[in-house]
Amino acid sequence: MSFFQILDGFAATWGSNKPLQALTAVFIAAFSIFFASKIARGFRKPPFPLPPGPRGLPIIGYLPFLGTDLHVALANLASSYGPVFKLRLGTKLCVVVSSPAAVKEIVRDKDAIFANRDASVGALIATYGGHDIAFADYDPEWRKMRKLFVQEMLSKASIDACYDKRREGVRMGIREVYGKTGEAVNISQILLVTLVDSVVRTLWGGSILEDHKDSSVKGPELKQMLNEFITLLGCPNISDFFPALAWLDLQGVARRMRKVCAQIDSILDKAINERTTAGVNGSRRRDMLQYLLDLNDSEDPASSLSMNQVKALLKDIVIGGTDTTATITEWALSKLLKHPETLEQVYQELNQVVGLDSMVEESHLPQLHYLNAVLKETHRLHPALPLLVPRRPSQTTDVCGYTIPQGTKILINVWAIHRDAQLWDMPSEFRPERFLDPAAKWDYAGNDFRYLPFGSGRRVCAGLPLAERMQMYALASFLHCFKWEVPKGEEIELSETFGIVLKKAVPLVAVPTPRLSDLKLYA
Ligand code: HEM
Repeated sequence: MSFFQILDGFAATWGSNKPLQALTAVFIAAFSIFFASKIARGFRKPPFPLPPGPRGLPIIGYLPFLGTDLHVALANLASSYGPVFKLRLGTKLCVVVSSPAAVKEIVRDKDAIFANRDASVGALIATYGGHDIAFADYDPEWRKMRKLFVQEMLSKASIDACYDKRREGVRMGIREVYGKTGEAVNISQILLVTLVDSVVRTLWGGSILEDHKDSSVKGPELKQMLNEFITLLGCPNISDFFPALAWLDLQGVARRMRKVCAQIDSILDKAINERTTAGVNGSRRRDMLQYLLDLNDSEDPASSLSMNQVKALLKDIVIGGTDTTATITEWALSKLLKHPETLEQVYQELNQVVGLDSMVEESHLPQLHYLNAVLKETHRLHPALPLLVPRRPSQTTDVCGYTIPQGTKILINVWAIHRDAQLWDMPSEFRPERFLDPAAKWDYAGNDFRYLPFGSGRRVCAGLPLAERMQMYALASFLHCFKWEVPKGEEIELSETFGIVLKKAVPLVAVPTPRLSDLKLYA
């Protein structure tokens, strides 16, 4: 039956009144269009609502209300809006997740959908446009780099083979502290320099401090340079919330990032150029830098890397890997100084396992169960990356009954999960014993969604096996070699300062006294 036959039917019923017929036709047409559009909208409408969330201001959204401690502000909002909530920040839609169930959906059930990163303007400059592992999208180039890094460069055999380099770096740090016996030492700085040095020795056999003696790369400057880099990676930037304004670089983040990257690039270029020249002279070393440079020369697309990829990966390792490790080691030492009875237990374990007549070796680490629990508890209370590295879904999907539109910035609030009273007994207390329970198999791999200091899923920390060793080795060595005391009249400050890496607001300063029985060991 056609539309006009239906109209005829109406006319027959209501008489042959032409104006009425026309009016009816208009009415039916309007009605049909209304329903057709309703049905069409019905098909397009997402099956689930968007997550709840606070209302912000027009245009800028919730940006002015977040304050400086973003991880804490987001934890507070989760207590009002639930474990999956949304925020509009400028033109950007953000979804914040703070429960193990929601995390599981993102990093396990829908890991492939959520595997892209949401790189900031600063991160894209630092990585030559996302050519590293940490900020690259989930694409074949990322898969190739991650596979080479995890399976070749950080295989157990490769890590074991570089132990002497890590040891040289840590021993250099110990000598430096020994030279300051009885003085107030900025542990934050010494730890960072020690770890950067260990990693640089591992990568290309050099020493960041010794190789750059004549330049501005000294301990304090190195720390300042890396701090600037890490700050710019994670700082709130108008260009990220209003991409149309990015060309104005209103806060100067892009300009500052280009400046600090030029300094870092000059260090990397020096190491690369020296190696290339050494190659011409026929004296190439076999180390991680050489492995990467060989991949840069390779013709095989399955393994070849561009020079930007090589340098971006070196930055991930030299800066990303060391700043996190130094930060967590500093937090652990601070917690121990605040809890002398726990520190005493650590010393007893070290005396028993290592002995006061020896330095710590990596072979001792598996026996240091209590120290391992101290580190795990430190990661719980002060996760180095409190919101992990933001992810971005490649398609519209759903989590815990809410629609998550394609391209949303996903923040996983690990800091909030680690302090959730429904998941942890006395969550704000420092109690390493909770990680000694043999029934609970806590590890760093992100298999238990209540505990994610290294993330989880296919974007879990790629440097985990090296990080586990370096953090334990540095912490055990600095503790075993010295008795640490808070400078007279001072107290240990434990407040946090938010950034992509969660640091101590006040760097740790303490006074070392040698513990070992033979002072020759410090030489
Ligand atoms: C205590 C030390 C460290 C901590 C706490 C840490 C933590 C993390 C976290 C939380 C992520 C993000 C995971 C996610 O988004 O799910 C990450 C990513 C990453 N980490 Fe670490 N990390 C540490 C040390 C290292 C080291 C030593 C290296 C290199 C040797 C490294 C290399 C990386 C890389 C390349 C990524 C990016 C992975 C990807 O996006 O596929 N990290 N790390």
